[in-house]
Amino acid sequence: MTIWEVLLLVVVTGGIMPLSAMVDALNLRLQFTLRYAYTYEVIDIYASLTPSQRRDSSTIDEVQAAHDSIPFNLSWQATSALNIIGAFTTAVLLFSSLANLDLLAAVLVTLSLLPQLFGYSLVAKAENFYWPKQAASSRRAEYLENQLRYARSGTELSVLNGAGQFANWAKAKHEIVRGYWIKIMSIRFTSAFVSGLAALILIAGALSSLIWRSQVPTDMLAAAILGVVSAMLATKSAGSAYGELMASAPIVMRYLKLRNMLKVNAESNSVTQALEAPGKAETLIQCQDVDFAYSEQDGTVLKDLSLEVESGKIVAIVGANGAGKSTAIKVLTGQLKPQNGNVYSRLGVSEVAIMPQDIEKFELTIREFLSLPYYHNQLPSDEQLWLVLEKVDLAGHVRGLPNGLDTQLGEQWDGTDLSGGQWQRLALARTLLSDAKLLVLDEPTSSVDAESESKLFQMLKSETPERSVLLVSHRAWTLRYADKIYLLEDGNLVQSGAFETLKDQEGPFRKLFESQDWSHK
Ligand SMILES: Nc1ncnc2c1ncn2[C@@H]1O[C@H](COP(=O)(O)OP(=O)(O)OP(=O)(O)O)[C@@H](O)[C@H]1O
Repeated sequence: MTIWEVLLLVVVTGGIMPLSAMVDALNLRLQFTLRYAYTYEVIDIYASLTPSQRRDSSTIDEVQAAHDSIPFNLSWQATSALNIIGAFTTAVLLFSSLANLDLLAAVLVTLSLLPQLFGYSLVAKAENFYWPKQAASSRRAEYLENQLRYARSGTELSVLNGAGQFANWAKAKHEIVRGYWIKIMSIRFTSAFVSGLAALILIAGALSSLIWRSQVPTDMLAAAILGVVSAMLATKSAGSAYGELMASAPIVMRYLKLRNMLKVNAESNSVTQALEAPGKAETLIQCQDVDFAYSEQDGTVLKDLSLEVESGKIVAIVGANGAGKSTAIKVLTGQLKPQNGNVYSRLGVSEVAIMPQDIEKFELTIREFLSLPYYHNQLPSDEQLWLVLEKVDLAGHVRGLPNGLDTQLGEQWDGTDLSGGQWQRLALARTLLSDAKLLVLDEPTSSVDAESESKLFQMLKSETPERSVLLVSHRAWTLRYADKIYLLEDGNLVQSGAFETLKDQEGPFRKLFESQDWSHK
């Protein structure tokens, strides 16, 4: 041997270990790259869901299944494919060198690959069967855990003495998910045992053939056994890589299908349909003969309902708890599709600004909270922000905060908190900030004190006639500002008209508000 040959041998033998460690590191890097790419895509999927898709638990379960499979299946795809290529190359090389010594042994060693491939196919099938099943429990566990994790809900749970119970429920849901994993692992174990046994018999056959049939000399036999052992290792990694690929391929297909399905649904399921209203030119939105039920078993919530919002007017929907006011607003603004009847709108999505009944207290800075709908557009200026804060009578308070508009909300972020009424006013300011023609306000002042409420209603009145307002209110005296009032009772429209008329009429309107002070402020 020359010095160069020895050197080459040293590099090849000594280099294999660091080389394989380097390949592992690159594999891991590839997995992480894919993992984050998929994670960002799932975040975008969550962001693009329409309100009706969010209400459909099977759609949300599918997204959760995709989310859960990212660290396991989705990001393994590329490395599994690479492993298969590597393992097959090794297997082919070993087959050709073993075939020189004993063809039968080479064939048997190669055949020993098959039981593993078959076993992993079964495992893949099982994984694909159980993955979507665990998604509903995993989503529930995540919800329960998040309630414990977030400061606001976590504090409420501690005060209620309910945190321990939430922890138990979360663990119970995780146990269900773990149960699915155990099933998958048992199938993996059984498959590995059976296919391993079959492979062992074939390898034993290959060794016997080498020893007794081909009578390979002892020095060659040692090399041949080494070859067989290497072949086994190669076929093993080919089998598992193939299994991973088999397991992840249908999940990836499912994931792609979900992505396309959501895209199609989002297009066909547009929240507001800009249809031409058939009625008067001044009608902005209108529903005619609408029946609505949340589901077949829930029963009809809105019955043969017809109402309209005219341009430049304040329209109020009133009624007892559960009468269907919020539902009517959601149907009118295209958030819910009625089973019967028609909804018409002259307004595009950006021309309607909605403030829901239960506003979410997003813990952002005040500027971020107010600017939330405008990030894809031009962000509002400081001047615009202060103007809406003035309108809702919150400017004074915000000026007193340490960082003004950039004050962080939420104590868990070392920020500050607001009172219930202040949060509501901040959300109202966000709605006013838009240049929408129609403001839809579901009980916008339910947490606001009487004096502030009075100012807010005067402010809303001054927004008309440039803008129109559709609102739900429970306070009798605020209805003085309404140009038209619709009274719902158990989903039926039972009375409508101007405040003064309804107030002086014997009927459900008077009855609903008889205990309240009509003339406040
Ligand atoms: N997502 C839902 N699924 C099934 N039923 C619902 C759903 N949301 C509301 N409901 C039911 O529909 C009916 C009308 O509810 P809605 O929220 O429209 O009433 P509301 O008049 O706004 O009441 P409140 O004054 O208490 O806000 C109620 O009986 C309620 O239980």
